[in-house]
Formats: sequence, structure tokens, C-alpha cells
Amino acid sequence: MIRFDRVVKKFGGTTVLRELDFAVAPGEFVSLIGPSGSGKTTILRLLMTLEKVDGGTIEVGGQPLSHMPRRGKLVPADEKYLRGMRRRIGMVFQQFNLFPNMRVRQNITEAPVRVLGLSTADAEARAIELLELVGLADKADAHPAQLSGGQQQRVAIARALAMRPEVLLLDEITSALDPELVAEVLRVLREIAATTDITILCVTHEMQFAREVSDRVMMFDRGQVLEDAPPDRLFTAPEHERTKEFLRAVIDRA
Ligand SMILES: Nc1ncnc2c1ncn2[C@@H]1O[C@H](COP(=O)(O)OP(=O)(O)OP(=O)(O)O)[C@@H](O)[C@H]1O
Repeated sequence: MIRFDRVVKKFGGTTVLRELDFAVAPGEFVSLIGPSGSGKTTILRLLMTLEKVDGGTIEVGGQPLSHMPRRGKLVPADEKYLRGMRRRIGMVFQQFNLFPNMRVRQNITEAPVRVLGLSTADAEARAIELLELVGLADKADAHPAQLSGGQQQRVAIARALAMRPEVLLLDEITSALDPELVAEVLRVLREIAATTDITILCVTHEMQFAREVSDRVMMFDRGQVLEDAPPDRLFTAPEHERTKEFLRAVIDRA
């Protein structure tokens, strides 16, 4: 579960998030759409604790990110607490970020062995299960450069899931892919959404992708959620003038 409660984020004199409120329920798949520069990536960076809020609170799994409980009180989070919180969150990026010198299987087992202390055998067994889930069981011994962009992105998804996160953040994960490769990533995400109870927050510029994969779509602009609805409603009957303008502009561009 993710909850933003009156979150304010400023860069210098510019307020990027204005008392932002939203929640993503456990197991839900929510996409965040909106104009470039509106603050979508900032939301993900705050969740990854790469940035700090200037006001309000963010909770993951019912626990605040910025504060930790100590003797019945909330005190500012220390590094150990933040590491624990970060471990509950997985992230996949536009540029895959796989280790080029490692085979696919090592890309997936590296963090579970190093960070979670899993045995190599257990981590490998889990990697094989995940490669099956993303349809790449036959690529375990390949190097990333031998794979297509869509396949690399599916390995990146498997790698994130190997840490068993409660929350998965997806940042423009189809932007670097040719259109025909987007479908395979979409299929994998649908399968993950259907077969796991992971909570997914996805930032995307691809309206078709958001429409086909999300339980809910949030239209975000000028630091706030303007509209929040199931995809069929939001894309066919947007209510807010800014949503209508934005959707017209992205459809004209496509
Ligand atoms: N570290 C930073 N320092 C200063 N300004 C920043 C920083 N990070 C983001 N910003 C500003 O905050 C605003 C929101 O940026 P953000 O990257 O979150 O937008 P976005 O909606 O994800 O955009 P895009 O869709 O183009 O990726 C922008 O005006 C950006 O210039």
C-alpha cells in the first residue's frame, strides 16, 4: 500500500507537489499520466527516498518513510530504517540498467544473495521461476547485449521481483522500446498483476499501455491529481478540461 498525505515538494523556489493526496491499495495497479515536468518522476524518487518531502507524509505498507517508531513516539528515520523501507520497494527504469558483464541469471540472483543473504541455490531457483514468469526461461545464460530491448526489460522486471518487494515502481519502462516490443512487456505485467499481490505504481507516457494494464489511472498536473478513474472512464469520458487537453495533445502526437 502507498499513501501520500498532503505531500509538498519544492525545488528551490518552485513547488512541484502541492499538498498531494493519493493512495494505492494493496495489489492495485495504478498508472500516473500527465504533462512532462509535472512531477511524476519526483513522486517515484520520493518513494525511493532519493528525495525528501518538504511537508506532509508518505507511507508504504502503513509505515511512514520519513519517521520511525521509537518507544511509542515517531522520530526522524535513520539510515538503517530507510534501508529496510527501500527493500520493500522495487523499481524498473526506462533504460533497464542491467549489469552488462553478468549473465541474465546472475543479474537476477545478485541482489538476493548480497542483500537478503539467500544461498546461491535458493536465489537461482527463484531466478528460474521468475524467468518462467516473464517468458525467458531459455535466456538464463545469455548476456544482456544478446537480448532485445523488450527481453532486457523483462529481465529487469524479474530482477526487481527477485527481492520480493511489496511495491513495484515503473518509470517509463516502455519508452525505450520499439512498439512491437511493448506488447510483450504489457503481457508480462498483466500476468504479474493477476498472479501476485504486489502493489504497482507506473509512470507512463503511453496511453494505450496505461489503458490496458491499469486498475486505475491518475491524471497528474501542476502538483496535484486532477482526475482519478478506471482507465475506460478516464480515456473515454475525461471530466477535467486539462485532462481533455492533455489527451488530445498526446493522441495528436501519436
Ligand atoms: N533535482 C532537481 N532539482 C531541481 N529541479 C528539479 C529536480 N528534479 C526535478 N526538478 C523539477 O521538478 C519538476 C518536475 O520534474 P519531474 O521529473 O518529476 O517531472 P515529470 O512529470 O516526471 O516529467 P517527465 O514526464 O518529462 O519525465 C520539473 O520542473 C523539474 O525541472
